[in-house]
Amino acid sequence: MRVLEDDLFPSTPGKVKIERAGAMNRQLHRCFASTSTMFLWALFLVAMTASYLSFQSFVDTSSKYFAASWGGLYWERQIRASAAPRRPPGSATGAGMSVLVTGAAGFVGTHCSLALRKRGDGVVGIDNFNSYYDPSLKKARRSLLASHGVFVVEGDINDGRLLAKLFDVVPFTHVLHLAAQAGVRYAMENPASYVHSNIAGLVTLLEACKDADPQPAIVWASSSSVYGLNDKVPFSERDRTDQPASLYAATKKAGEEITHTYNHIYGLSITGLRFFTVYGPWGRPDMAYFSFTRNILQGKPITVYRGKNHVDLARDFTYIDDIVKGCLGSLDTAGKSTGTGGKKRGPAPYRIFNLGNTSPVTVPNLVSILEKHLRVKAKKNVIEMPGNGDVPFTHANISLARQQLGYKPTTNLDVGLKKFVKWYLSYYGYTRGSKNL
Ligand SMILES: O=C(O)[C@H]1O[C@H](OP(=O)(O)OP(=O)(O)OC[C@H]2O[C@@H](n3ccc(=O)[nH]c3=O)[C@H](O)[C@@H]2O)[C@H](O)[C@@H](O)[C@@H]1O
Repeated sequence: MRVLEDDLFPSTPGKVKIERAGAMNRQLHRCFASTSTMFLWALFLVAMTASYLSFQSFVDTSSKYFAASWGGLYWERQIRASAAPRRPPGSATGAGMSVLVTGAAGFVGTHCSLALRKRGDGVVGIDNFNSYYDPSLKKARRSLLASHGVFVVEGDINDGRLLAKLFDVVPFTHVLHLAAQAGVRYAMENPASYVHSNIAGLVTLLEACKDADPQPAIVWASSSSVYGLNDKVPFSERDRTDQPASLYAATKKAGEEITHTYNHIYGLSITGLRFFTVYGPWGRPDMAYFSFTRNILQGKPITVYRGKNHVDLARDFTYIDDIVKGCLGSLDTAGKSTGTGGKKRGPAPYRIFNLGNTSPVTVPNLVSILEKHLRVKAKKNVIEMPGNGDVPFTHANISLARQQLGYKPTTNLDVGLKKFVKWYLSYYGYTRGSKNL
């Protein structure tokens, strides 16, 4: 410090005052100069940082926009063509609907889209092709749909801009909302994905529907799991549903309440369908009948859960074709939404139906049927059901659906699994009588 002071203030007496004063002036001047330089530099840095940040956010927003796999005139033309009903004019079944099917590359979504298309309705699908299970199966379903003239948009129901655009391009008469994070036990591994799809995604979709003009009627997939720990059988729509056993069930129950709100405030026509363990060709690999088939064919063991006191678990397994009839019956009988411009103009229908088979089968029985159709014995590990969100049994009362939708399931588990096994063997390239079977 001393050295520095001596350097700055030479010690010659007499000169000191003047020189010191001059030096001080120079010093002050230098100091000011360096402070203002620093200030300018700081200002410059702040300006640079701000412009960098705003550039980044511009890049983010625009990359979202430009990287989007949707939009453009060709895309809109595809959407319009896919949404156009193709029933002959004057047809007994009316003019035909334009249905937006969410989760169209999913199991139930694919079957419903095909059935709608085959009878002449217009269908546009949306699916995010997530990797909850093998996306190549979803892509194969999309190819199947494309070969029947059904276009599936790759996008997420959480994307409000995309949904608004779709409603801009097509005045959909109906929305069949099947996109969801499914699976009961996976909710313990990835709870956020259930909130993302089944709650946030649902609200985004309902917002788009309530803003649309005309508002569509909505039919959507709830779940038998909402009955949770209810032990009054068979499960009727009037039974309590306030004891969910899994987060999955809780999000589906929340969906029933959320849709009720949109029905009440905005006049959206709502039909919620409680599906009971749907199975069949093009099914979901995460479900027991599917993963059991895979393991049995690969010679791997399967885990069979058992309830308390060695009681077998049971499900009201429902074949996909029966579910499709229930979904189409719901679309056909859904009353109109009443709102316009986000305002309710009158009361709109709010309905909930069980879509089950009404004949529960135990899980060991399911395994025996699979063994018969696969002609291979399963290696079974029987363990007590872990506390993973499972319920011991499900059993649907379907009188309401029968009465109001004409719903009448016709396929028992034996026949349904036979069809599933036939599809499985052909899809995964097994040949009967060959070495691999
Ligand atoms: O109907 C429903 O509400 C639900 O049906 C199925 O859920 P779940 O009935 O649990 O169907 P699976 O996962 O195929 O299980 C069927 C039965 O097999 C049992 N299981 C499952 C997996 C396993 O490794 N071992 C086993 O014994 C389960 O405990 C259950 O009793 C679907 O996965 C849900 O998305 C749907 O909402």
